Amino acid sequence: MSALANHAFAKMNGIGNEIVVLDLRDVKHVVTPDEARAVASRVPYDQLMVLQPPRLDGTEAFIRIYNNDGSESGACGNGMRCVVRRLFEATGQAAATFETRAGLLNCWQGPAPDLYTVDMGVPKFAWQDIPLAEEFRDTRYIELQIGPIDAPILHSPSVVNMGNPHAVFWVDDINAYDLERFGPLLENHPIFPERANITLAHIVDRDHITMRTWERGAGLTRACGSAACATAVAAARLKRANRIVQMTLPGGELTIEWRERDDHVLMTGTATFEFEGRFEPQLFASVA
Ligand SMILES: N[C@H](CCC[C@H](N)C(=O)O)C(=O)O
Repeated sequence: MSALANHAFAKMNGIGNEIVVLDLRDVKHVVTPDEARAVASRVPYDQLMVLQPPRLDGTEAFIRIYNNDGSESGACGNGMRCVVRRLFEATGQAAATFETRAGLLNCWQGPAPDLYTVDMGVPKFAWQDIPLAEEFRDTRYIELQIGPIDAPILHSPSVVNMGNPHAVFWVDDINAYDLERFGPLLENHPIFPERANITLAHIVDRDHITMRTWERGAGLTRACGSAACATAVAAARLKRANRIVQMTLPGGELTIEWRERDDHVLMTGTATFEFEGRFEPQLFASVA
């Protein structure tokens, strides 16, 4: 029987990014892609955040992050705020450190009781680190376009690795494009050997950016925290925005600071608890 049978989970969201938090610190089990997809069929989510027993002193847990197609990601900013809220409410802590595939993440209570801040680490810009399939010296804009060659619909994205790969297309109107149609084409474009999260962003002014994202492995979401970080950083690199910006996503607001002193990206926003449940054993009857 699957270790997930009868196990408790929490359904949460991070400004509309649908998150399931599964605390497996009591069980030695690594969720398989099949199990992750079975969970998505029971509780639809964008990301499944699994807490595994800590591997390093001083950390609360090793976090594995699954997209609803069963693939794994190195980062999920909105999901981290959900994990953090759950931990802080259970223990009364106001700060914690977690380990993910992308490294250590420090998290703390934000400037108001309902706000949580995640230190998403240092962004990477080298083409090999995004990763891209071919060399680009300057990743502030790369040569990539869709649509007719002489009248491209979307072109010249900025690319950033925030623990996961992101491409950001700068547009005047983020709602003027059929992201559901272009998203999968760009996510799976051969230039991105590990696929990519695809964002449309509009710089309103130096302190404010609006955006929406087609997520690798999850599709259209109401919010993607790591994409908000990637977008804020990319806009600052282009000298088109300040290092502290307000981000408006379809599901809500995030504040992103690309900290001057060490280039760490701090993401602050809310996290919402919805309900708790337990997985029926038959959910995993036919999965590997
Ligand atoms: N929603 C997440 C990001 C998920 C990224 C995932 N789709 C991938 O990189 O495969 C966030 O708030 O950062």
